[in-house]
Amino acid sequence: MLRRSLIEAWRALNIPSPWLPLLLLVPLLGFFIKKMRFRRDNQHLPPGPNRLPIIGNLHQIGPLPHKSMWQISKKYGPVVQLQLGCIPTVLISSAEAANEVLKVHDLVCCSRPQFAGCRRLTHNFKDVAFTPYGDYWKKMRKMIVLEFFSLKRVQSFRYVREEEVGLLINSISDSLSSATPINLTEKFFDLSANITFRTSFGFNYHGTDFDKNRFHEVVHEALVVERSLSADEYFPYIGRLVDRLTGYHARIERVFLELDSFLQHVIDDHLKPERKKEKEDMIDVLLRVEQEEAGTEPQFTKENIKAILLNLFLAGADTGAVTIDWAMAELAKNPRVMKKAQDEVRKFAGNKGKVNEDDIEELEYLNMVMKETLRLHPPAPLLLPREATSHCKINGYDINPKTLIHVNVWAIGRDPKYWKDPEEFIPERFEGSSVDFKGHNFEFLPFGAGRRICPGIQMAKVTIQIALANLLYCFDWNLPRGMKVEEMRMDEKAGESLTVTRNDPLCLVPVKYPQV
Ligand code: HEM
Repeated sequence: MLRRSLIEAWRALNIPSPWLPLLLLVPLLGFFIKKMRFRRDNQHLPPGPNRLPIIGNLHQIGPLPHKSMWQISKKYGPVVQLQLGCIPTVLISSAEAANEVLKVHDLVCCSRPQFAGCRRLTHNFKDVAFTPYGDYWKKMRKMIVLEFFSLKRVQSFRYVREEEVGLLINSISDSLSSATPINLTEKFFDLSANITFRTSFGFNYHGTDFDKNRFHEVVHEALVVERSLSADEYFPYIGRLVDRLTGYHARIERVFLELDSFLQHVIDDHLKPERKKEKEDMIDVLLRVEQEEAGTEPQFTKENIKAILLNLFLAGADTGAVTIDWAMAELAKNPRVMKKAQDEVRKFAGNKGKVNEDDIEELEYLNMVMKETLRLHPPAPLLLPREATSHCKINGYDINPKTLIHVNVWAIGRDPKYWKDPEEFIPERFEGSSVDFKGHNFEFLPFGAGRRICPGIQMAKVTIQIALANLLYCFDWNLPRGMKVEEMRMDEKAGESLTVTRNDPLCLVPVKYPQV
């Protein structure tokens, strides 16, 4: 009966036959939309500020997103829901809520959003850090943990770190006579880049065609591309036009081509039969994996090698340098802490002339200085973005699939609920405490936690410690003439990069310690 009247209605309306099924779908679609809305209305979503049409809460995120998000969280609580353009986003800013995201519901919350910039740089997510959760990620993560981050492998690169720190100390010593301030920020970036280059590619980056300043820029650009979202992601369709007008795609393409041609060049060099292989670097390892994996699915190709290399050297080159920079800045601003750390390392190393990696485990106060630096200045204040793959509840609130999740470890590290005098640089707070950054203490998460925790912790730790130990052992450090400790600024650089650096380059005057 119903069918007949529908056919009659169709005939009366003279609608071409292919449209009939579609017409029938309309009420069905309406029913589902209503059902979905009913579900949303019945959900207990996290609180959050009012949204503007189209842009949602985008206007409330300033140039230092972790700070804007902290302000919002102070008002609305530790789990906040925002709408960034069309992207539902949840902010997490308490240790308890972080525990739920990164431990209790880690499996549901450990994917990554698929943003266009990352997609391009990683050859369509053939990397580890930005690839969504799944079998491919599990396989690659297992491979890099085994091949690159085992204790044995980290120790095998010890000679690289010690040599490069030695070169840094020599280069500082060479400029002592002028008694002018040295730009340490630049030197720390060079140190970190050299270590990363030698462990990844087998050679020092000064020996490449890359102009030093250009290399610094490309790394920065790549980190910006990794963090930033295209307008198309916030506003589908219309955003594509905006991206064309702002040159967003051209920017991604420029960085991609520059890095890709560099990586292709170093891979080709490794494949030359005349190449002398002294120690296995990361490209050698990846080329070996390519051979071992030949014939298996999914194929492991040069694109995978490039994407993984990119992860390793972008993660390694910048984060280490940023941490050493913040640590030295805090020490210069806190002469009491500087003296105590110097006394420890000088007492321990005596007249040895340098500190080596066997010594650093004994330097307890230095370890506390590093922890305190990472508490106040985690290089990735919002970790890497995560995405929920299915529904879950965090602190009793509904989190829907495809929600972007930012864990604000910067805010958690400054919360007076967990830290006494949180804005003060007091390494002693870690004395006799078991709180560590290995992902078990949710009030202190500079390396994240759960399945996606940073696999480079040990490598980062020894690099930072060996550099700091020698800088403190070999020199006393003065502020530039006329500058008082209170005048030293610790502002963060507003920018789009994944890592947060100091706004001003760190310039200090070194004075040789007589015993060295
Ligand atoms: C101070 C130094 C470093 C800091 C603070 C740091 C921090 C982080 C953070 C916060 C994440 C995201 C964790 C999450 O989503 O929960 C991460 C991921 C990662 N880090 Fe590090 N990192 C550092 C050094 C390194 C180094 C030296 C390497 C390698 C050479 C490295 C390789 C990676 C990789 C491959 C990932 C992605 C892991 C995944 O998604 O499975 N990191 N790191």
